[in-house]
Amino acid sequence: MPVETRPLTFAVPKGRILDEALPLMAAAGVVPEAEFHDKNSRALSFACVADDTRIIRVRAFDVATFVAHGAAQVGIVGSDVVEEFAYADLYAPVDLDIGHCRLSVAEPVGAAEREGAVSHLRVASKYPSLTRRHFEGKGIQAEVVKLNGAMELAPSLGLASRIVDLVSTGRTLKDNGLVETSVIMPVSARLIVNRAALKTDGRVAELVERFRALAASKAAA
Ligand SMILES: Nc1ncnc2c1ncn2[C@@H]1O[C@H](COP(=O)(O)OP(=O)(O)OP(=O)(O)O)[C@@H](O)[C@H]1O
Ligand SMILES: O=P(O)(O)OC[C@H]1O[C@H](OP(=O)(O)OP(=O)(O)O)[C@H](O)[C@@H]1O
Repeated sequence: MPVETRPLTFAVPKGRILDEALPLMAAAGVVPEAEFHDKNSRALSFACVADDTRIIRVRAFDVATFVAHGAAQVGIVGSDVVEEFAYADLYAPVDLDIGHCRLSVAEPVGAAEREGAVSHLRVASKYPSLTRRHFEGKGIQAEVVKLNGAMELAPSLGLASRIVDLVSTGRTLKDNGLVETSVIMPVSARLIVNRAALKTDGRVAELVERFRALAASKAAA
């Protein structure tokens, strides 16, 4: 079957990026059917109003995995996820200027002063690769304890002495007695595409152009 007779699959994360992504997707012509907004529905794949596109709603890290493997051709995900995986088959051509936050290192107040110079640290994070790379650059070997959430608990419970996590307002760190000590990278949401699909399916290139134009007009406003 020629690629353009198959539905185009667009992957979106199910959590906080979604509210900001949906208006942009609508402006680009990607509008899910009403079932998408039905809180009682357990469906994970949704038809779109106008065309042969379907939307799948998955966890943020899985958006990158679906697109990198070509199971979805297009997606929206944070640059934190794009950088953590560094999939060769995944291309992130458009910064959507939504989902802004930063990936940072944090520690209990006064930890670095108490410890002095160290060559090894135990760090709790959802981002093992970015964490190791960051500390390697400082000549420190990071032993990463992989957690999927609530990283902020790790230092007080002795699981790790540092955390690497997303920070937006800084409230979560503050409320858990932690201070941000360095920013690893600023984060925003990206349109991502599968490289092979971009070459073989004209609908993917068309969507990239639409999102690119939307981002440019937002930047010019
Ligand atoms: N304050 C913030 N905290 C966490 N993520 C944020 C924040 N602000 C923006 N983001 C972005 O939102 C993404 C998480 O997206 P979202 O919450 O939609 O995913 P999810 O599928 O619910 O995640 P999870 O797999 O953790 O359940 C992050 O990867 C990041 O790019
Ligand atoms: O700086 P703040 O504005 O406080 O935001 C940062 C918090 O938000 C994220 O967690 P989220 O709420 O997405 O829950 P999670 O633990 O499931 O990732 C992140 O992991 C931090 O815990």
